[in-house]
Amino acid sequence: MRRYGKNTDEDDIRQRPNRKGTRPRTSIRPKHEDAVEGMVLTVDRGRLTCLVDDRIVMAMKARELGRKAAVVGDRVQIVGDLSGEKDTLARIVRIGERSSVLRRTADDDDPYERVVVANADQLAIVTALADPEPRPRLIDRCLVAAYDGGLSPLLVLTKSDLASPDALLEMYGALGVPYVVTTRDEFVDGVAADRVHEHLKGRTTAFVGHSGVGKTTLVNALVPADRRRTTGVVNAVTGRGRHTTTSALALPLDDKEGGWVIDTPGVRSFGLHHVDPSRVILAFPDLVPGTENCPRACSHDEPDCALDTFVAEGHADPARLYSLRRLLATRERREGD
Ligand SMILES: Nc1nc2c(ncn2[C@@H]2O[C@H](COP(=O)(O)OP(=O)(O)OP(=O)(O)O)[C@@H](O)[C@H]2O)c(=O)[nH]1
Ligand SMILES: [Zn+2]
Repeated sequence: MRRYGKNTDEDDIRQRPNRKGTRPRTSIRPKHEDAVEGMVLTVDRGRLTCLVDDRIVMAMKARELGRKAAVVGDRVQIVGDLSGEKDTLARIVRIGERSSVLRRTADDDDPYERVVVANADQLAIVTALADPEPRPRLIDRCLVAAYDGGLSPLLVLTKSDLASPDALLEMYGALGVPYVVTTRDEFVDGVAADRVHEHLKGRTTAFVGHSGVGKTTLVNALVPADRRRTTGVVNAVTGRGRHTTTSALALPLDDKEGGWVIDTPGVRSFGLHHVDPSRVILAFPDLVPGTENCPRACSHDEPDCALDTFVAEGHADPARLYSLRRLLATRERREGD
């Protein structure tokens, strides 16, 4: 059961979309005509590191924004001192509409689901093939979070020097999720990074993965230390050249083809309580026509669901329906998720 307290810090806590579409939007405020657009790169205790043109500007949220929090990846309007000089602090006066949202789950320290990354178009789910063992249920939950939040998933299977990817690839074959397999030696000559990079060009990709799967190794290979320094991101945040907050961190890929890597150190699982099956099924366009005869608000995982007949009549591959139901079944949280 979700609780909505009075003193939550944002209005991004998951709510069902308002049917009438009357959810309040940030209104245009003519008094900020001079505002400049920036992108939020990381957040640390109310201080937001933003990229404005090619400058790093520290900012905080203007009071007028109320409870709505700006998160990594947000396109924001900023006013005030935009010089990027030391000890300056600008103000974020508007948060742009988001094309996608990645939410992390509520946990013991914080009972609310929150948006942690905005506007990413891809979710890279990093899983080791061994050490630690792959956790298909966790992968499935990541896939649901991606489909629900409007991101396209990418499976990155690491440590293929320790175990074969065949079993996992067979399991995810019916889903048609793009994947990359990497192995230890390839990190030395850069081949692994190049192969992953092929999928990242010009896109904003949030990386998630359980501790120990090799996410840091991969992100470091994709974004070398010197490029981190050129942006000044890391130093601007901690002053120590190390990213120590639990916030996500946006790192630029090379200038030539562009794109961003968003590392998410704190995101281990996602709250899926309010996932709407009708949004998940959009990732299964071959099954969508079969839902026409479903009962109202069908969960697609119940006896009257019309998809069984649809598949039995040969209109779609049973493996696809099986995969859809497997994903939908992960919405209920279990021990270890
Ligand atoms: N055998 C093998 N080991 C790897 C590979 N990639 C990374 N590792 C090792 O796996 C361990 C964990 O790698 P990290 O990159 O720190 O993993 P992480 O997912 O960032 O883990 P945390 O830092 O705990 O969040 C390290 O000892 C790496 O050297 C690989 O392809 N093969
Ligand atoms: Zn149904």
